Amino acid sequence: MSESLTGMAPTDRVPVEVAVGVLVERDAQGREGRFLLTSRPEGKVYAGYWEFPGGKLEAGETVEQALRRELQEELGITIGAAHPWQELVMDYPHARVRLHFCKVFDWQGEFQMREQQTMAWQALPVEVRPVLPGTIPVLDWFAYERSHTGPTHQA
Ligand SMILES: Nc1nc2c([nH]c(=O)n2[C@@H]2O[C@H](COP(=O)(O)OP(=O)(O)OP(=O)(O)O)[C@@H](O)[C@H]2O)c(=O)[nH]1
Repeated sequence: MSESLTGMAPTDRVPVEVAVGVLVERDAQGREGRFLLTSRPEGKVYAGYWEFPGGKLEAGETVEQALRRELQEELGITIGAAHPWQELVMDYPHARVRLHFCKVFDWQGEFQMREQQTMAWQALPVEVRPVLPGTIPVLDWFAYERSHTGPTHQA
């Protein structure tokens, strides 16, 4: 919506807080490997785009609580500790969101696609496409951590 209709510049919008889980496999030496992406379900904005699983905080929830609930609801897994990693504010036409990315190394339970989404364990460069705009910076952070050069995903 344009500024004249809302009376607010895009950057004045109060961000919606979103907890995002970056599930990462680790080997016996603790080295990080593949990470989990899920596709956004039909009926949501950006349906079919690949992202890290998560969702909006409900009233009174911490990021970790919201993440635990969302991953239970969406994927049927129970996560262990959520390690705060990065934060990012994204301005979309539909919303301004503050994404709280947490790494998760431990979880229990079988993965169930409870929202008819699809999941894929990925490495760099990511093979699934398209990826959500808010996912691209995360791939850059992984590239930095892993000394990966070249593209991180397909345009
Ligand atoms: N889950 C998730 N959301 C992201 C990522 N990157 C990103 O920009 N977003 C944005 O953050 C917001 C999360 O909302 P959502 O629709 O997934 O959350 P939700 O499950 O609580 O939605 P609901 O309102 O349908 O219940 C969306 O605007 C989405 O576009 C990401 O990597 N993971």
